[in-house]
Order: sequence, then C-alpha cells, then structure tokens
Amino acid sequence: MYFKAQQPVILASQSPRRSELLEMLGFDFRVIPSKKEEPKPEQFQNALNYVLNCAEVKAADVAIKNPDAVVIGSDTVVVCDGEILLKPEDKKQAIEYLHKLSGRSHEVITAVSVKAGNSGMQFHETTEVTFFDLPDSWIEAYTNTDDPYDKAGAYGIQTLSGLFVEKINGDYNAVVGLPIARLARKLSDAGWISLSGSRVEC
Ligand SMILES: Cc1cn([C@H]2C[C@H](O)[C@@H](COP(=O)(O)OP(=O)(O)OP(=O)(O)O)O2)c(=O)[nH]c1=O
Repeated sequence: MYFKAQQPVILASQSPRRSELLEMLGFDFRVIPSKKEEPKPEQFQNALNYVLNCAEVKAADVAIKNPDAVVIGSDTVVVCDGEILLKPEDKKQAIEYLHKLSGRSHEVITAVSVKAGNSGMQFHETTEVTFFDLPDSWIEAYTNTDDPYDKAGAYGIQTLSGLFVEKINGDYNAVVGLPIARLARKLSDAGWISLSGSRVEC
C-alpha cells in the first residue's frame, strides 16, 4: 500500500529518522532542513507551546521559499517533571539527563506543522515512556558513544538505549521523531495525498 502526493512534498528536517518514517508512505519528497534558529524553551509557557512553535518555525521557514509544496516540519522534546530536555550539549549533561530519567516515567512530545500555500495544520502526539533503573555503568558506557548527542533527552528508543525502556504508552514512531500514522491520516483527510495502487513518483 502506497500513497501518491498531489503536489511536491518537502520534509523540513535534517533528522534521518524522520526521512525514514516519511519514506514508509511511498511517495517521493525532498529534504530541505530549516536554517532558522530554534526558539529557547524559557520563552514559552509550557513544553507543548514550545514544541508546537518549533515545528511551526521550521515548516514556515521552508514554506515561504516553496509556496507550491506541502511542507512538513516537526519537533520532539522529552519532558520530565515539567522540565524540557533537548539534545544534550555534552557528556555531563547527557549523564545528568539519563539519571533524571532512570527508574521512572517521562513524556515525549512530538509536534508536527504542515504548510501548503495558504493552508496548514498543526498537531502533536504525547507518549509516556518508562525507563528501568539505569546502572551508572550503563549510563557511562552509553554516553561514551555518539548516540545520545543528536537526540532529545539523550537517548534513542530505536537504538541501543532502547534497552533502557521498560514500557511505552502511546505512539512509538512519535518518540522516534514523526507520528507517521496520524500524519498519513491528516495528509489524506486534507487531500494532499491519496492511496495509489503502486509506488508512484510525483
Ligand atoms: C526521544 C528520542 C528522540 N529522537 C530524536 C528525534 C529528533 O531527531 C531529535 C530531537 O531533535 P529535533 O530538534 O526535534 O530534530 P532535529 O534537530 O534532529 O531535526 P530538525 O530540527 O531538522 O527537524 O531527537 C530519537 O531519534 N529517538 C528518541 O527516542
């Protein structure tokens, strides 16, 4: 089962995980990451406002130069006790984040913003992720790899640090970076994509 797109589609993201997830839908798309600096969390009332705004900024930045395309922007944050954990700046911060997340539950919020000329939409998914207790030696070994440093909260559920995860409640793909099931429904409802018998280039 594949979808075809009614107009060019652009993924406004440098994240290889988001590209892989969007590829599941079967249509061709271009990747044009936004160059806009992301806002700072302190400027926002809460994590949800923040993540929605980041997704919006990325999509709008690329959409303005590509008014004929459907542009998809997204942002993912980890939230623990109301504190927003972005990508760790260094090993010290990665260790700090993982100690915070150890042995308890946190939320992962992924926001998506879609722009298509004068129309657009926004939505988000919140997923509850519970970590096992993490031995210090595991945190040390993991933060010595490259893996945590390009990921919100200093872990990737889809990589080695998936071993930290006891259970999740919600959309796994949204934790990885793009809630592809909901996105496919929204794009289809808006008429921007439709089912195709076979893989079709747009
Ligand atoms: C929690 C978690 C996050 N992540 C990733 C998804 C995102 O790529 C990243 C959060 O950073 P984002 O700022 O959302 O995205 P990005 O900088 O990678 O890409 P862009 O801004 O161009 O869209 O963390 C995982 O890969 N696995 C996980 O389990």
